[in-house]
Amino acid sequence: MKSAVLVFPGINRERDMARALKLVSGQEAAMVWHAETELPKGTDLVVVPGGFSYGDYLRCGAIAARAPVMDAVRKYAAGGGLVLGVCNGFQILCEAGLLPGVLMRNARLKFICKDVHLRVERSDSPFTRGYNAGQVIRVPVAHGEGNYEADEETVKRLEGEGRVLYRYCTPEGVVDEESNINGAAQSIAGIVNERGNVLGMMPHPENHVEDIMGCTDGRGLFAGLAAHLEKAA
Ligand SMILES: NC(=O)CC[C@H](N)C(=O)O
Repeated sequence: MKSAVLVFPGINRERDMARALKLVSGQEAAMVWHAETELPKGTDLVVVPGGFSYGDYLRCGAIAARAPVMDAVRKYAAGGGLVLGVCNGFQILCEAGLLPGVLMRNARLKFICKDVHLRVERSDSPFTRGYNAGQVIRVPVAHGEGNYEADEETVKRLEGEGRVLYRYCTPEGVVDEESNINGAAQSIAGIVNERGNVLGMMPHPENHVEDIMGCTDGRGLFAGLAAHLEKAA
């Protein structure tokens, strides 16, 4: 699995991400600076990591979404290439128009940094095939603007087309108001685009991949991608 991890000024999760990718795939990820206009040849997966690109000015991800490298990512995604955006990466993908909707301030207007539970809604996507449908995983979140919103029609479409892949839930897998940590529409934690090759999610699977982290529930996402790409090759 040849991954490319994008790096913007203010991003701080790129090394965690590269480490997780190496751990699961055995291959070193390429780090790609935001000013680049092309992705490395043969890239199997583009990852937009988390952090605070441009100090979260204007709106999280709004400035990074206009970086030169994003034109290359748009082209790559249009060709069916896999793109994963985590946290600030999710925000950047929405701001870049690669995913619908927007991430607004958390409902209680506080930065949230803790472990949460997610229900994996389906297992037939490259981004979830490392899990079973309905499985509950524990992963951390760390964000101030994770409250996913879109117009009613868009949310209805996301649901109708099965494009919500991860949803906040209780440890038992129940989706309720309390487990919806940031007030997101339909407790949405992660969605894919229409074609299913671009995923954005607020939680950080890359931070739960080794025993030393206290949990390895995030590993399935990367293992699933690696398995998907292996089969496709
Ligand atoms: N960990 C992150 O990527 C944080 C994203 C963004 N800076 C926010 O606070 O919402």
